[in-house]
Amino acid sequence: MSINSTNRSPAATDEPHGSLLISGAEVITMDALTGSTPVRRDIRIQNGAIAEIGPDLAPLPGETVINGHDRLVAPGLVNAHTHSWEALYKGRYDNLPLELWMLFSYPPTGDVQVSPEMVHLRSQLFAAESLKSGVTTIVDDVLEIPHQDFDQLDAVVRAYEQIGIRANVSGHVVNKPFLETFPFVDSMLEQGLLDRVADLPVPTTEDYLQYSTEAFARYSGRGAGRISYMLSPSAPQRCTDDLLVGAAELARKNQAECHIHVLETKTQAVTGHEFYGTTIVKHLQRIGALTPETTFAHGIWVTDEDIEIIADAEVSVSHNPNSNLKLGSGILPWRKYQKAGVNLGLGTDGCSSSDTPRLSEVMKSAALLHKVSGPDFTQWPSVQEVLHAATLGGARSAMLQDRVGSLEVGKRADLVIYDLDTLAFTPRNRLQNHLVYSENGSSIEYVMVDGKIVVDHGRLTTLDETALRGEVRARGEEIRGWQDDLDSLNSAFMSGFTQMYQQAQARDIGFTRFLG
Ligand SMILES: Nc1nc2[nH]cnc2c(=O)[nH]1
Repeated sequence: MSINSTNRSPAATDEPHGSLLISGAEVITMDALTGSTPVRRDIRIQNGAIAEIGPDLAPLPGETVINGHDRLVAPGLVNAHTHSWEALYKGRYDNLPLELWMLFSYPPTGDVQVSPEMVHLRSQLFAAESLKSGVTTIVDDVLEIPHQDFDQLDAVVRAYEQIGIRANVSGHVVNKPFLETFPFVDSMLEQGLLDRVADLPVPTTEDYLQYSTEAFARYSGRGAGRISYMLSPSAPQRCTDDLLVGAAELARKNQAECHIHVLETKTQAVTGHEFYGTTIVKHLQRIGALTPETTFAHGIWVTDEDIEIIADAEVSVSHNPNSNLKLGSGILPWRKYQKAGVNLGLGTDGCSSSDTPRLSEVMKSAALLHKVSGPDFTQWPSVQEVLHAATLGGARSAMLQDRVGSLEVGKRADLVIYDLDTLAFTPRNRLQNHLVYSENGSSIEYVMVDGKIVVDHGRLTTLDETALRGEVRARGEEIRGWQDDLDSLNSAFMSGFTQMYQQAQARDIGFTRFLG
């Protein structure tokens, strides 16, 4: 497709300064009226926002026009849960359940020394593949930070500002000693297996809240408003209650997301009963840590009562089916959440547990996976539900619902233009179904964030992808070197953690989630 300009030559990064019209395209708006059903529309973009949508908008003098014939326009995808930290771990691990996989991806020995330069590179790599696959917003629960300086988060934010992606970035925190975050560690303690990590310092609640207060001032609004800071207590069992409550309060005060891993595995469900004598969700409710700003990442091993609590508290849940499958975590109860009215987003999780930031793969998995949870096909996920989760649902959970997630006047122009003259869209049946089940990124022609074209015919406009790939490759040995060192350090924990995992699996907690 060509971009035509009435008066001037088009530039790949047209808008946000001028006025741009996408004319005569099929549009999935995800608004309350037409939802995921395509409608023929023109879209006018001015100052990075959607200024008008209508069936028949006349071009303005000097306006750049994108001819939307044979094109589908849809909201940019929102990756509601990921960790750019893992971008360099793509293709590295397989066949490890979460508790064992985490020993390698998040080494408890605390020996990770990644330079800000490497963090910058890794963030570029992650954002580049996200944008090229139609993901315009990422909720990036970045990394474990020492809560002392901002060097690493600065490097992440610089990368995102430059490449032009929208992002929530977090300071991820664990503030309980490693040994106290798991059940069944007695035999490991006796064997002295955990001596190495017993004395590792953890930040205090005050450290984290102070760090986060500064981070709000430092990052929110950066990248012309595309960057937001969010709170991220790692998981209830890994944090003290006062930190969980303090983080929820600070998120509320700043109208920011509070992002927590909750009940991803059976081990964690068992941990809840061991630590709190009740479910983790009920515990969070009891201490007052559940608010509409809260997003649970995963939320698989929940009881029916937990789901009611989540719905009443207006907590969102980010569903990460590909990561959950790869780590053997279980299957989220999709229909139960939907029936309770819980807002669902979709996430890839990190590249160590799902190997790609492409949310389109997750959409397809979500649409397919829950069909095996029961024979009643009227309860299976609809394409509308899946597309909602991948756009507006994710935007709501990221506290960005006023800005992105649907194509409506006043929202930021974060959108993807798909070429319909491709194999994935041939023959043209229901375009929204093609988008979920057939399209794999190969039909993407343009990706816009804030009205700026960041991907133009498969090419990033804001970064030299060839140079980026070259640099990552050139540093491959260095990267694999420190990863190998960490792997050998952390493999010492394998037998103890395998025992702990097996003990948790053997517990009867009254339900299973391996089939949703
Ligand atoms: N999947 C997953 N990834 C993580 N990254 C940091 N913590 C976690 C976790 O609990 N689960």
